[in-house]
Amino acid sequence: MSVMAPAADTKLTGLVAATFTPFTTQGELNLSEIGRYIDYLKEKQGVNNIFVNGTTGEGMSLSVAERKMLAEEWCKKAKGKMDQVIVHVGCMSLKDSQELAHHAAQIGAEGIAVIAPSFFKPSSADVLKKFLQEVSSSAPTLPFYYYHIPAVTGVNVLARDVLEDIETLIPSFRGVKFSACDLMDFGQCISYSAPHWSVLYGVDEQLLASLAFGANGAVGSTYNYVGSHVNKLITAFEKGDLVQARNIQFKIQELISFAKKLGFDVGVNKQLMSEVSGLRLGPPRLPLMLCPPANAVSIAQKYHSLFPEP
Ligand SMILES: CC(=O)N[C@@H]([C@@H](O)[C@H](O)[C@H](O)CO)[C@@H](O)CC(=O)C(=O)O
Repeated sequence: MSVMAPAADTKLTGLVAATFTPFTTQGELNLSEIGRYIDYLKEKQGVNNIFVNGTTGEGMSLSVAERKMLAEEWCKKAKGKMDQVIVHVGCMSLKDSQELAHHAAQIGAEGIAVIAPSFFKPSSADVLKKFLQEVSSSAPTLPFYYYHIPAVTGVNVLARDVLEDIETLIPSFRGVKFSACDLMDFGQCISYSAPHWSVLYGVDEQLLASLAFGANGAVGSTYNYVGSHVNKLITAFEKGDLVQARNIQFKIQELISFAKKLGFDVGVNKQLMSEVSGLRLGPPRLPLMLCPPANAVSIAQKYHSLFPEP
């Protein structure tokens, strides 16, 4: 495979959909749905950036070979349609992460993101930074993002501590995807960040609070199906119309709190996306499960009542 020229290093802003991974009903990758998926995000949701193989994409449940096939297909189909494709390359094994980082550079991704390894956990922010540095060394020119999601990894270091002097270790460092509720840590990331970094928020149900702190954008699962509404939320916030911004945010909170009572997780979220978009995303991979059909119908009905078609 020929090595592509490094992607243009443009600051990542606005909405980024954390994509679901399409599977066939037999649980194999369904790459044929990716083109339609990109068109759906762009045309129906007004979302122009994607984050692939992350939590929502069940990245940690995929083999390295599958992650490469997916990253390649997302980049290929996004060309000329999406502004940026960020490939999550974090793994338990440093070697696997390095292989995926190198591969992302070869296929023309605009950036890579890395989660903290969570079986053997880094004992401090400095150890975690060393791990991130080793991954980035396999794709040294590719914009690099730290993916902070402590509730999932159990790695409870402050993101702000990870950012300390990070560019001296990782010259390609361009920001953090902050998927946590600690808004003090988030604010400190913003106040420490360099102008060319992107500090992106990842708890969709409280995006508005992060905008007040100065978030440069947001990465999340719900932007797959409420992206067009959240674009309006961001515009309202920018115009100072907090009443309108809250109105949209509260509807998203209502949807998620309703779904959580029925057992909302990545598998159920994927079911909701299939229902809303008409895309054939298939089942999640074990250990995730589909929820009972009646619950899926209730969640979809709730979605349609909160966000009726115009
Ligand atoms: C734990 C989790 O899955 N968090 C989601 C959120 O978008 C989340 O689904 C949403 O806020 C609803 O709770 C994202 O932060 C994850 C994400 O961006 C990813 O898929 O990498």
